Amino acid sequence: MFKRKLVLEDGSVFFGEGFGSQREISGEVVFNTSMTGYQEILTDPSYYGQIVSFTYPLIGNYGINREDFEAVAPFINGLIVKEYCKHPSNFRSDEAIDSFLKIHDIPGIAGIDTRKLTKHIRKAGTLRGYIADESLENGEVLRKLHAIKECHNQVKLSSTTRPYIVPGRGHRVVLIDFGMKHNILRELTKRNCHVTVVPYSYSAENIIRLKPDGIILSNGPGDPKDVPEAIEMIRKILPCIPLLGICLGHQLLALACGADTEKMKFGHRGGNHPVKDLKTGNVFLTSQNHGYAVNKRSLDHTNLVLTQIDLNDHSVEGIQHKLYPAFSVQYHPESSPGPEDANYIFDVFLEEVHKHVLREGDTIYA
Ligand SMILES: NC(=O)CC[C@H](N)C(=O)O
Repeated sequence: MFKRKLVLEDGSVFFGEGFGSQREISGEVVFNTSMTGYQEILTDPSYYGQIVSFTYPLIGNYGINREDFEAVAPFINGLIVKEYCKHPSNFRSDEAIDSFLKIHDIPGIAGIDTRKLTKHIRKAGTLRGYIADESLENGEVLRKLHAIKECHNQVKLSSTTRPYIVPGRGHRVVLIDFGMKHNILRELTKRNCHVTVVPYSYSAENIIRLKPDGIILSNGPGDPKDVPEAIEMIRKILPCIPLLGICLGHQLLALACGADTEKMKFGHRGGNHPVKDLKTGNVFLTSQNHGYAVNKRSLDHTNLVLTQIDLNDHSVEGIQHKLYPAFSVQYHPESSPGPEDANYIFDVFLEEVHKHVLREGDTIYA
C-alpha cells in the first residue's frame, strides 16, 4: 500500500492509497454512477485519457472476466474508488482489479470519498486532475498538470487501423470505428449482419464501394469537432445509405447536418438516465457516457428533428433526418453496462435497412 493523492486543477486535494500502477498520471476527472459494470467502463474507448471515479462504494468485487471487455485493453488513464476488492468472488472471475491495472500500467487511488468528489465536480464542472505520491508538493503537482497539453487525437488512437470483416448471412453493415465498444458489433452479429469494421478515416468513396445496406457511426472519445474529416465523409454518404449514429456518431451526424455541439458542465455517465421518446411518449432507462451534447437550438436551422430528450436536464438524446434515412442517439443502445431498454434501436435501424434494400436493391450504386 502506498500513500497517494489526487490534485484537481482548482487546487483541491483528496488523499488516498494507491493500487494498480505506481506511476503518476493526469486526465479529465469524470464520475460514473453505475452500480455494476466497471469492467465494461474501464475498457470503453470513449473514456480514452480520462480518470474515472465511481460513486458506487465497492469496485472489483466480481473481478475481471473474459466476457465483459468492450475493447482488448482498458482506455482510462486512472481509476478513483472508495474501496477496491482484493479478493473477488465470482465464477467468471479471472483476476483481481489490482493486478489487471498493474498489467496495463494504470494507477488507481482508493479511500477517496467519491461522492464528495462527485458533488465537487457537479458544482465546479469537469476538472482535470493528477494522481501522484502524497509526498510530492501540491504546487509541484499543479505545475506538472498545467504543463501537460490536452489531447485532440483520441479517435485516431483508439480506432482500428485496418478494416476487418465479421461475416454473417444477413444485411451488409459498415461499422465506422471511432473508438467502438464491442457490444455494438455483438448486437449486429446477433442479428446475423455481415459487418465490415472500417477505420474512422476511411473515405466515403471506399465505404460506398463496399456496397453497404446500412452504416453505423460508432461511439468514441473526445470532442466531435476534433475529427472534421469524418464530418466531411458523413456528408457524402448521408443521402445514399441508411445510417445510425451512436454517441460520438450521433454528435458527428449532427455536425455533418449543420447543427452544433457543446461541452456539458459535467456530462452524463451512468446506467440510469431516463430518456423520453417524443413521438411515442415512452420513457426508458439508458446507459450513458458523454461529455459533449448536441445544442438543441442549433437543430432549428437544419434538416434534423429532435426525437428524444433526457428527462434529467432535457438535453438532446435523439435526432432524425427529415429527408434521408438517418437517425442517431446520444446514449448507448448496446448498453454494456447498463439497462437494455434501448436495445430496440438496432431493430429499428435494421428494419430501415431492410426497407431500403427492398426499395432500392443494388441500383443506388449504379
Ligand atoms: N461515448 C461516446 O461516444 C462519447 C462521445 C464524446 N466523446 C463525448 O464525450 O461526448
